[in-house]
Amino acid sequence: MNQFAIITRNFSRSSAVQSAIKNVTVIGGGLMGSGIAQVAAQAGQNVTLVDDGEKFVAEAIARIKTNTDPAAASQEADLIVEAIVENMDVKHQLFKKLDAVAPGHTIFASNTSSLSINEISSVVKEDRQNNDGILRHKDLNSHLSTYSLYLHLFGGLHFFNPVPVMRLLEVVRGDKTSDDTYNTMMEWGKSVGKTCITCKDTPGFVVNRLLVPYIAEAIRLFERGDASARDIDVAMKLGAGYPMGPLELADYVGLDTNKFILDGWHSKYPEEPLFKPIPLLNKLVSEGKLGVKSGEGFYKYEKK
Ligand SMILES: CCCCCCC[C@H](O)CC(=O)SCCNC(=O)CCNC(=O)[C@H](O)C(C)(C)COP(=O)([O-])OP(=O)([O-])OC[C@H]1O[C@@H](n2cnc3c(N)ncnc32)[C@H](O)[C@@H]1OP(=O)([O-])[O-]
Ligand SMILES: NC(=O)c1ccc[n+]([C@@H]2O[C@H](COP(=O)([O-])OP(=O)(O)OC[C@H]3O[C@@H](n4cnc5c(N)ncnc54)[C@H](O)[C@@H]3O)[C@@H](O)[C@H]2O)c1
Repeated sequence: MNQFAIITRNFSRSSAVQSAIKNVTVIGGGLMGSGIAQVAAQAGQNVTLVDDGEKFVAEAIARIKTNTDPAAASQEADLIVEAIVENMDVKHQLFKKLDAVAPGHTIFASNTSSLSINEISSVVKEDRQNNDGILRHKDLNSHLSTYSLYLHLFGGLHFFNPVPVMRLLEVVRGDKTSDDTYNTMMEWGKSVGKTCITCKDTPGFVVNRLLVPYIAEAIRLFERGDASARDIDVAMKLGAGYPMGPLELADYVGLDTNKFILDGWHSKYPEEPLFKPIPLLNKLVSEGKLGVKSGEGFYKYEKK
């Protein structure tokens, strides 16, 4: 894999909260990963951004120094945040690889929108001591020679788009996430300026469990012809105080992403009516109408 790493230091701090995490590696330099790297760098942490392609956004490149040593990217990390493609097999391949090189104290987190943290983490090693016996805090910054990932050091850190603007961070506890890992993730989230909430590893955690069915219902309402797209969006902005209407938000997030999440949950929970496929959504995606990024979804957009 032609991995590419970016290393940055000496950013001004955006939050008064300090974290035990000093070195953060973000894997996946796309929409979310570049934003996560930005907020961590602004909090004064050393950030390494790793991607297997050339897709770093120009904004991130301008702010972050580059280096091409992916091994160093994980070997010095106190925290690794994975923000690569939303595909279980690809995430498993990545974590298996990291399992061989990451220091024993490194916390692993996934920014997944819709996949299970327990399932993603199933490829990493069980905690050998089956408790919190590893002196993780003592070991921080001490360049350990023990290399292994442990399940108790694994959790979810779910950011929201656009990362620099959205104030929430969902901290997801997997079945095996230790108290120590959870507390460090909460503290780190605060240090990068986010308000953290705690979630169990259930589909969509809190926000997406509510947001995905809400958007799906808005699409069904439009599909039935009950109201125009514009009126549905105006209704929710002015009647419920949302910054974007549901169809605007669906276009913003990407209709392919909307469909991907619904399809995944529908296949796992076929009896749940809220997750049932939506013919109009499937049609738009099959026509390449993916929302803002393709120039058309429920609305048309001028291509930049
Ligand atoms: C089926 C459902 C599927 C769900 C998919 C799940 C996805 C995922 O898991 C969860 C999510 O993220 S769910 C999605 C969750 N997300 C939502 O729900 C988003 C809902 N939408 C919003 O909150 C607002 O419309 C925006 C903040 C996007 C834009 O704000 P606005 O007032 O309409 O327009 P404005 O006046 O232009 O900008 C205001 C300020 O923001 C700044 N800025 C803007 N974009 C930026 C960027 N990319 N970067 C940096 N900064 C950016 C801008 O510079 C300005 O700063 P200033 O310092 O004040 O000048
Ligand atoms: N887009 C959103 O609104 C949003 C919000 C919250 C969470 N998420 C989640 O964040 C993750 C990333 O989403 P995104 O929107 O940033 O995607 P994206 O496509 O913009 O970025 C993913 C990046 O990962 C890189 N990549 C893929 N496989 C890799 C690998 N094995 N090693 C290194 N880099 C690799 C790609 O080259 C790409 O640059 C997904 O799990 C997604 O569900 C997305």
